[in-house]
Amino acid sequence: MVRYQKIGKSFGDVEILKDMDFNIYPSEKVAIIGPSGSGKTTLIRMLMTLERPSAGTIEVDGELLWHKKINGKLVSADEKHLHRVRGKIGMVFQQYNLFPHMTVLRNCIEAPIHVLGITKEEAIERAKTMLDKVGLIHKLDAYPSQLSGGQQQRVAIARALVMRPKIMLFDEVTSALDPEMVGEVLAVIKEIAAEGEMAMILVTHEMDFARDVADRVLFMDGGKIVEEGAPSELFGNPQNPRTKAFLSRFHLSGRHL
Ligand SMILES: Nc1ncnc2c1ncn2[C@@H]1O[C@H](COP(=O)(O)OP(=O)(O)OP(=O)(O)O)[C@@H](O)[C@H]1O
Repeated sequence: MVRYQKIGKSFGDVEILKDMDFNIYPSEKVAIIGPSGSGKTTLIRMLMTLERPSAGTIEVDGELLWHKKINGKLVSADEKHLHRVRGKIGMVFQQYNLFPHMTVLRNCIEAPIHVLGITKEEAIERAKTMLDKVGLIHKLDAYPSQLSGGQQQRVAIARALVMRPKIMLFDEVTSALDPEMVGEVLAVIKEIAAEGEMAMILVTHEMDFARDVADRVLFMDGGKIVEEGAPSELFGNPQNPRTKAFLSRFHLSGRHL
Protein backbone atom coordinates (compact mmCIF):
# COMPACT_ATOMS: atom_id res chain seq x y z
CA MET A 1 0.00 0.00 0.00
CA VAL A 2 2.92 2.36 0.71
CA ARG A 3 6.16 1.72 -1.05
CA TYR A 4 9.42 3.64 -0.65
CA GLN A 5 11.90 2.79 -3.39
CA LYS A 6 15.54 3.87 -3.24
CA ILE A 7 14.61 6.91 -1.19
CA GLY A 8 17.38 9.35 -0.42
CA LYS A 9 17.25 12.66 1.40
CA SER A 10 19.93 15.29 1.85
CA PHE A 11 19.80 18.64 3.56
CA GLY A 12 22.50 20.64 1.79
CA ASP A 13 25.58 18.44 1.70
CA VAL A 14 24.40 16.22 4.52
CA GLU A 15 22.89 12.93 3.48
CA ILE A 16 20.20 11.93 5.98
CA LEU A 17 18.59 8.92 4.26
CA LYS A 18 20.34 6.61 1.84
CA ASP A 19 18.86 4.34 -0.76
CA MET A 20 16.01 3.27 1.43
CA ASP A 21 13.42 0.64 0.50
CA PHE A 22 10.48 0.25 2.79
CA ASN A 23 6.89 -1.03 2.44
CA ILE A 24 3.84 -0.71 4.63
CA TYR A 25 0.96 -3.05 3.98
CA PRO A 26 -2.74 -2.30 4.44
CA SER A 27 -3.70 -2.14 8.12
CA GLU A 28 -0.14 -2.87 9.22
CA LYS A 29 1.21 -1.14 12.33
CA VAL A 30 4.91 -0.33 12.03
CA ALA A 31 6.95 1.16 14.87
CA ILE A 32 10.15 3.01 13.99
CA ILE A 33 12.74 3.35 16.71
CA GLY A 34 16.33 4.52 16.62
CA PRO A 35 18.73 7.09 18.01
CA SER A 36 18.15 10.80 17.71
CA GLY A 37 19.06 12.13 14.28
CA SER A 38 18.76 8.77 12.53
CA GLY A 39 16.18 10.12 10.09
CA LYS A 40 12.92 8.70 11.51
CA THR A 41 10.97 11.94 11.36
CA THR A 42 12.32 12.80 7.93
CA LEU A 43 11.17 9.41 6.66
CA ILE A 44 7.56 9.96 7.65
CA ARG A 45 7.47 13.67 6.82
CA MET A 46 8.15 12.67 3.21
CA LEU A 47 4.97 10.60 3.21
CA MET A 48 3.00 13.56 4.57
CA THR A 49 4.54 15.62 1.70
CA LEU A 50 6.29 17.88 4.21
CA GLU A 51 9.77 16.97 2.90
CA ARG A 52 10.58 16.24 -0.73
CA PRO A 53 12.82 13.21 -1.32
CA SER A 54 16.15 13.97 -2.98
CA ALA A 55 16.11 10.59 -4.72
CA GLY A 56 13.76 7.67 -5.26
CA THR A 57 10.00 7.34 -5.34
CA ILE A 58 7.15 6.80 -2.91
CA GLU A 59 3.92 5.09 -3.99
CA VAL A 60 0.64 5.17 -2.11
CA ASP A 61 -1.93 2.61 -3.26
CA GLY A 62 0.03 2.04 -6.45
CA GLU A 63 0.13 5.73 -7.27
CA LEU A 64 3.30 7.81 -7.26
CA LEU A 65 3.25 10.48 -4.56
CA TRP A 66 5.92 13.00 -5.52
CA HIS A 67 6.03 12.24 -9.24
CA LYS A 68 3.98 11.66 -12.31
CA LYS A 69 4.99 9.53 -15.25
CA ILE A 70 4.75 11.39 -18.54
CA ASN A 71 5.89 9.56 -21.72
CA GLY A 72 7.70 7.05 -19.52
CA LYS A 73 9.64 9.78 -17.69
CA LEU A 74 9.25 10.77 -14.06
CA VAL A 75 8.41 14.42 -13.56
CA SER A 76 7.56 16.28 -10.37
CA ALA A 77 3.90 16.08 -9.46
CA ASP A 78 1.93 19.31 -9.13
CA GLU A 79 0.36 20.56 -5.91
CA LYS A 80 -3.08 19.28 -6.95
CA HIS A 81 -1.75 15.74 -7.22
CA LEU A 82 0.13 15.97 -3.91
CA HIS A 83 -2.96 17.32 -2.23
CA ARG A 84 -5.11 14.44 -3.49
CA VAL A 85 -2.73 11.64 -2.52
CA ARG A 86 -1.95 13.31 0.83
CA GLY A 87 -5.67 13.07 1.60
CA LYS A 88 -5.10 9.39 2.42
CA ILE A 89 -2.61 10.24 5.13
CA GLY A 90 -3.01 11.73 8.59
CA MET A 91 -0.28 12.84 10.94
CA VAL A 92 0.00 13.64 14.63
CA PHE A 93 3.04 15.64 15.70
CA GLN A 94 5.09 15.93 18.86
CA GLN A 95 3.70 19.44 19.38
CA TYR A 96 -0.03 19.15 19.01
CA ASN A 97 -0.32 22.10 16.59
CA LEU A 98 -3.90 22.95 17.54
CA PHE A 99 -5.25 26.37 16.58
CA PRO A 100 -5.20 28.25 19.91
CA HIS A 101 -8.04 30.63 19.01
CA MET A 102 -10.47 27.84 18.06
CA THR A 103 -12.50 25.55 20.29
CA VAL A 104 -11.82 21.82 20.34
CA LEU A 105 -14.78 21.19 18.05
CA ARG A 106 -13.74 23.85 15.57
CA ASN A 107 -10.18 22.53 15.52
CA CYS A 108 -11.66 19.21 14.40
CA ILE A 109 -14.05 20.46 11.71
CA GLU A 110 -11.97 23.04 9.83
CA ALA A 111 -10.00 20.60 7.66
CA PRO A 112 -12.86 18.27 6.72
CA ILE A 113 -15.01 21.22 5.66
CA HIS A 114 -12.29 23.08 3.75
CA VAL A 115 -10.16 20.17 2.49
CA LEU A 116 -12.68 17.35 2.03
CA GLY A 117 -15.57 19.67 1.22
CA ILE A 118 -18.08 17.91 3.48
CA THR A 119 -20.94 19.83 5.09
CA LYS A 120 -20.56 21.45 8.49
CA GLU A 121 -23.21 19.11 9.91
CA GLU A 122 -21.36 16.02 8.72
CA ALA A 123 -18.04 17.39 9.97
CA ILE A 124 -19.57 18.01 13.42
CA GLU A 125 -21.00 14.49 13.44
CA ARG A 126 -17.63 12.99 12.58
CA ALA A 127 -15.79 15.22 15.05
CA LYS A 128 -18.11 14.25 17.90
CA THR A 129 -17.63 10.55 17.14
CA MET A 130 -13.86 10.92 17.20
CA LEU A 131 -13.78 13.16 20.27
CA ASP A 132 -15.90 10.56 22.02
CA LYS A 133 -13.41 7.89 20.97
CA VAL A 134 -10.53 9.82 22.55
CA GLY A 135 -12.59 10.51 25.70
CA LEU A 136 -13.08 14.26 25.18
CA ILE A 137 -16.67 14.66 24.10
CA HIS A 138 -17.25 16.84 27.18
CA LYS A 139 -14.59 19.33 25.99
CA LEU A 140 -16.15 20.38 22.67
CA ASP A 141 -16.30 24.04 23.63
CA ALA A 142 -12.99 24.27 25.46
CA TYR A 143 -9.99 26.11 24.02
CA PRO A 144 -6.61 24.35 23.79
CA SER A 145 -5.16 26.50 26.60
CA GLN A 146 -7.82 25.12 28.95
CA LEU A 147 -6.67 21.53 28.34
CA SER A 148 -3.75 19.49 29.65
CA GLY A 149 -1.01 18.44 27.24
CA GLY A 150 -2.40 14.91 27.14
CA GLN A 151 -5.88 16.19 26.35
CA GLN A 152 -4.53 18.48 23.62
CA GLN A 153 -2.71 15.57 22.06
CA ARG A 154 -5.89 13.48 22.16
CA VAL A 155 -7.70 16.32 20.35
CA ALA A 156 -4.92 16.30 17.75
CA ILE A 157 -5.48 12.57 17.27
CA ALA A 158 -9.26 13.06 16.92
CA ARG A 159 -8.66 15.88 14.44
CA ALA A 160 -6.52 13.61 12.27
CA LEU A 161 -9.07 10.76 12.48
CA VAL A 162 -11.92 13.00 11.34
CA MET A 163 -10.23 13.05 7.92
CA ARG A 164 -10.57 9.25 7.75
CA PRO A 165 -7.04 8.60 6.57
CA LYS A 166 -5.93 5.19 5.37
CA ILE A 167 -2.58 5.66 7.06
CA MET A 168 -1.82 7.50 10.29
CA LEU A 169 1.63 8.78 11.13
CA PHE A 170 2.51 9.38 14.78
CA ASP A 171 5.74 11.29 15.31
CA GLU A 172 6.92 10.91 18.90
CA VAL A 173 3.55 12.07 20.07
CA THR A 174 4.31 11.61 23.76
CA SER A 175 7.76 13.23 23.82
CA ALA A 176 6.51 16.69 24.78
CA LEU A 177 4.16 15.42 27.49
CA ASP A 178 4.61 15.32 31.24
CA PRO A 179 5.20 11.70 32.24
CA GLU A 180 1.80 11.34 33.93
CA MET A 181 0.05 12.13 30.64
CA VAL A 182 1.92 9.70 28.43
CA GLY A 183 -0.26 6.73 29.43
CA GLU A 184 -3.58 8.28 28.43
CA VAL A 185 -2.32 9.17 24.96
CA LEU A 186 -0.73 5.76 24.37
CA ALA A 187 -3.95 4.08 25.54
CA VAL A 188 -5.95 5.99 22.93
CA ILE A 189 -3.51 5.04 20.19
CA LYS A 190 -3.60 1.39 21.27
CA GLU A 191 -7.38 1.43 21.12
CA ILE A 192 -7.37 2.88 17.60
CA ALA A 193 -4.74 0.35 16.55
CA ALA A 194 -6.87 -2.49 17.91
CA GLU A 195 -9.75 -1.44 15.65
CA GLY A 196 -7.53 -2.73 12.94
CA GLU A 197 -8.24 -1.30 9.53
CA MET A 198 -5.97 1.75 9.45
CA ALA A 199 -2.26 1.38 8.72
CA MET A 200 -0.03 3.19 11.20
CA ILE A 201 3.56 4.30 11.38
CA LEU A 202 4.63 5.11 14.90
CA VAL A 203 7.92 6.86 15.54
CA THR A 204 8.47 6.34 19.23
CA HIS A 205 10.96 6.09 22.05
CA GLU A 206 8.51 4.05 24.08
CA MET A 207 9.80 0.52 23.76
CA ASP A 208 6.92 -1.16 25.59
CA PHE A 209 4.46 0.65 23.41
CA ALA A 210 6.27 -0.37 20.22
CA ARG A 211 6.27 -3.97 21.39
CA ASP A 212 2.57 -3.95 22.28
CA VAL A 213 1.14 -2.14 19.28
CA ALA A 214 3.36 -2.88 16.31
CA ASP A 215 3.17 -5.80 13.89
CA ARG A 216 6.68 -4.91 12.81
CA VAL A 217 9.46 -2.89 14.41
CA LEU A 218 12.15 -1.11 12.39
CA PHE A 219 15.33 0.13 13.96
CA MET A 220 16.94 3.01 12.08
CA ASP A 221 20.49 4.20 12.50
CA GLY A 222 22.49 6.54 10.30
CA GLY A 223 19.69 6.92 7.76
CA LYS A 224 19.22 3.20 7.21
CA ILE A 225 17.02 0.42 8.50
CA VAL A 226 19.55 -1.72 10.36
CA GLU A 227 17.19 -4.18 12.04
CA GLU A 228 13.63 -5.20 11.37
CA GLY A 229 11.28 -7.85 12.71
CA ALA A 230 8.14 -8.78 14.60
CA PRO A 231 8.13 -7.58 18.22
CA SER A 232 8.17 -11.22 19.37
CA GLU A 233 11.47 -11.71 17.52
CA LEU A 234 13.11 -8.51 18.70
CA PHE A 235 11.79 -8.21 22.25
CA GLY A 236 10.39 -11.67 22.98
CA ASN A 237 12.51 -14.05 24.96
CA PRO A 238 15.68 -12.48 26.36
CA GLN A 239 17.36 -15.87 25.92
CA ASN A 240 16.60 -15.85 22.20
CA PRO A 241 19.87 -15.07 20.37
CA ARG A 242 18.20 -12.59 18.03
CA THR A 243 16.65 -10.69 20.94
CA LYS A 244 19.94 -10.74 22.80
CA ALA A 245 21.77 -9.41 19.76
CA PHE A 246 19.15 -6.75 19.19
CA LEU A 247 19.19 -5.53 22.76
CA SER A 248 22.93 -5.58 23.16
CA ARG A 249 23.64 -4.08 19.76
CA PHE A 250 21.62 -1.05 20.61
CA HIS A 251 22.22 -1.08 24.34
CA LEU A 252 18.55 -1.34 25.01
CA SER A 253 18.48 -2.40 28.59
CA GLY A 254 15.73 -0.12 29.81
CA ARG A 255 12.32 1.08 28.80
CA HIS A 256 13.60 4.01 26.72
CA LEU A 257 16.33 4.36 24.15
N1 LIG B 1 14.96 20.94 7.54
C1 LIG B 1 16.15 20.47 7.88
N2 LIG B 1 17.29 21.11 7.51
C2 LIG B 1 18.49 20.63 7.84
N3 LIG B 1 18.71 19.50 8.54
C3 LIG B 1 17.62 18.82 8.94
C4 LIG B 1 16.30 19.26 8.64
N4 LIG B 1 15.42 18.36 9.16
C5 LIG B 1 16.17 17.41 9.76
N5 LIG B 1 17.48 17.67 9.63
C6 LIG B 1 18.59 16.85 10.14
O1 LIG B 1 18.38 15.54 9.67
C7 LIG B 1 18.78 14.58 10.64
C8 LIG B 1 17.67 13.61 10.87
O2 LIG B 1 16.61 14.27 11.50
P1 LIG B 1 15.27 13.53 11.91
O3 LIG B 1 14.45 14.55 12.65
O4 LIG B 1 14.68 12.87 10.75
O5 LIG B 1 15.82 12.44 12.93
P2 LIG B 1 15.08 11.60 14.02
O6 LIG B 1 15.61 10.23 13.92
O7 LIG B 1 13.60 11.79 13.87
O8 LIG B 1 15.58 12.27 15.36
P3 LIG B 1 14.83 12.57 16.76
O9 LIG B 1 14.60 11.23 17.41
O10 LIG B 1 15.83 13.41 17.51
O11 LIG B 1 13.58 13.31 16.43
C9 LIG B 1 19.19 15.37 11.86
O12 LIG B 1 20.60 15.47 11.89
C10 LIG B 1 18.57 16.73 11.65
O13 LIG B 1 19.32 17.74 12.26
